Amino acid sequence: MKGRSWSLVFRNAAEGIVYGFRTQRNVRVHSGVAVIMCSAGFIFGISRTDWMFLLTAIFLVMVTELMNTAVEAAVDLAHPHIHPLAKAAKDTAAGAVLLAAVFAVVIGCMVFGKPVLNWLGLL
Ligand SMILES: Nc1ncnc2c1ncn2[C@@H]1O[C@H](COP(=O)(O)OP(=O)(O)OP(=O)(O)O)[C@@H](O)[C@H]1O
Repeated sequence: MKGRSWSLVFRNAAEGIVYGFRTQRNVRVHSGVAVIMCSAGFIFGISRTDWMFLLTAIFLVMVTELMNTAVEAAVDLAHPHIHPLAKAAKDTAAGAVLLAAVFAVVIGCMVFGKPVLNWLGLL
């Protein structure tokens, strides 16, 4: 639709985020993990560079989760029956989420590994 106002553009985008949060358990789980990671970042006083990597990882996971939700909805609408291409689309979107999650775990270990070991008195 052409000529939408900026406020409507933002409202539609916000509705998309709320839809993902409301309907997808993984979006809620990843949001919870993101809150915990950010809290840990404040508690351990991580560096500016570490924040950049941490926030990149968090946003990458959330963005791929929402894209995955969009692909699932579009595929179910376009072809609700079993089809190899429907499977390929959903599996590929899920693969993108998996890659982002692996990246986030690696970043989490690199950012918090040392501070946590220090806190546990193991360093
Ligand atoms: N129309 C279809 N044709 C073939 N395979 C499908 C189809 N729909 C789903 N699948 C297979 O089932 C898997 C799960 O699809 P589903 O739509 O249930 O996603 P989901 O389990 O809700 O995913 P998420 O947990 O991310 O919400 C897909 O990754 C795909 O392998």
